[in-house]
Amino acid sequence: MTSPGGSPPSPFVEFDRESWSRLSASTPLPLTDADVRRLRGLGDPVDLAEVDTVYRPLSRLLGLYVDAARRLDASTATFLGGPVARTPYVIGVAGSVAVGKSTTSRVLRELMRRWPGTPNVELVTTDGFLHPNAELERRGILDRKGFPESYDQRALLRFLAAVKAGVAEVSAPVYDHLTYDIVPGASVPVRNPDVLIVEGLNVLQPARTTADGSPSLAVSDFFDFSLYVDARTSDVRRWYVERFLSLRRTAFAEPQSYFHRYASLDDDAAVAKATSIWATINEPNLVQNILPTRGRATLVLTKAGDHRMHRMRLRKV
Ligand SMILES: Nc1ncnc2c1ncn2[C@@H]1O[C@H](COP(=O)(O)OP(=O)(O)O)[C@@H](O)[C@H]1O
Ligand SMILES: CC(C)(COP(=O)(O)O)[C@@H](O)C(=O)NCCC(=O)O
Repeated sequence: MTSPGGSPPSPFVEFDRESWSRLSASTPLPLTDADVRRLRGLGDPVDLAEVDTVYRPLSRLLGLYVDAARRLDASTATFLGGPVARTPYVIGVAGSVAVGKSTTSRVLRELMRRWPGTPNVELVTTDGFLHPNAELERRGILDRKGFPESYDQRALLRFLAAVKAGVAEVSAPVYDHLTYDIVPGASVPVRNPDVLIVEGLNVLQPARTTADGSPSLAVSDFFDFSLYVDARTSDVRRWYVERFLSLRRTAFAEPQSYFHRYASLDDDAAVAKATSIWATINEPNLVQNILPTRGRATLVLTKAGDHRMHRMRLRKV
């Protein structure tokens, strides 16, 4: 079927920055400039104006979705004649390495925490579910960190199934960007929050097939809402390289940093190294695995070259 203009009908309704911003003009903004500075990721210039224009309507929209889900739970419980099952509302946040998923997730968490009733909002990143470096090496895929096969998908699915079952405390393993590896024995507890944000490159991957060829579950089967943070590949490459240059002076300078050997590189050599890691790992992963999942998100937020969101596409159903 095509629309009168000739292009296929889109399942998304699209907004530019101004029309999106007008959606929640009357909702007060509960964050201060200092709060936003604290939530900012390295290289992400998000400020109070951006939170006001983009995140305030988003928080309001998510509030409507969460309320509607709670009402549906209550009606279903009445229908089934049992108690209302209260399980976390799960929001997935997907997008490339260095696109700013962490900042988006942290800002959202802070806004949602300030909703009426001060809900408990937790955030988990999927890097904790990467196989440890030793296992990636054993499989010969250390240079494919972040690709779907580098994750312990079964563990991630088990974790989400337990969260969605309403288990009182579920724990997630922990990844350390400094040592570039899983922290042995470490875990973070997730105690049946009202909302759980699950952030990661591959959270919108379709289900994998099991050894006998049957499809398993997909991570997104446990999502109530999903967000894809989008930007031009050339912009994300630039952000990745700029972040690498800044990390050289901070994280890489730490002796225990996996990238410590890059701390002493001059600008040209550091740009060459970052560009090479981007071109051999992160861009192929973006093009082959992450970008193709964009159309599965409930909401796609598109950034311009200065990190400001300028286009929002929301699923009609
Ligand atoms: N090599 C590194 N050393 C220290 N911190 C890092 C390194 N690489 C990424 N980070 C930090 O890890 C977080 C997640 O980064 P990433 O997975 O690229 O997602 P995004 O940029 O979309 O939030 C960011 O806060 C980033 O600054
Ligand atoms: C740890 C990551 C795979 C991100 O994982 P996520 O939390 O998105 O599951 C990524 O930041 C990473 O380290 N990629 C490997 C290539 C690189 O060093 O940039």
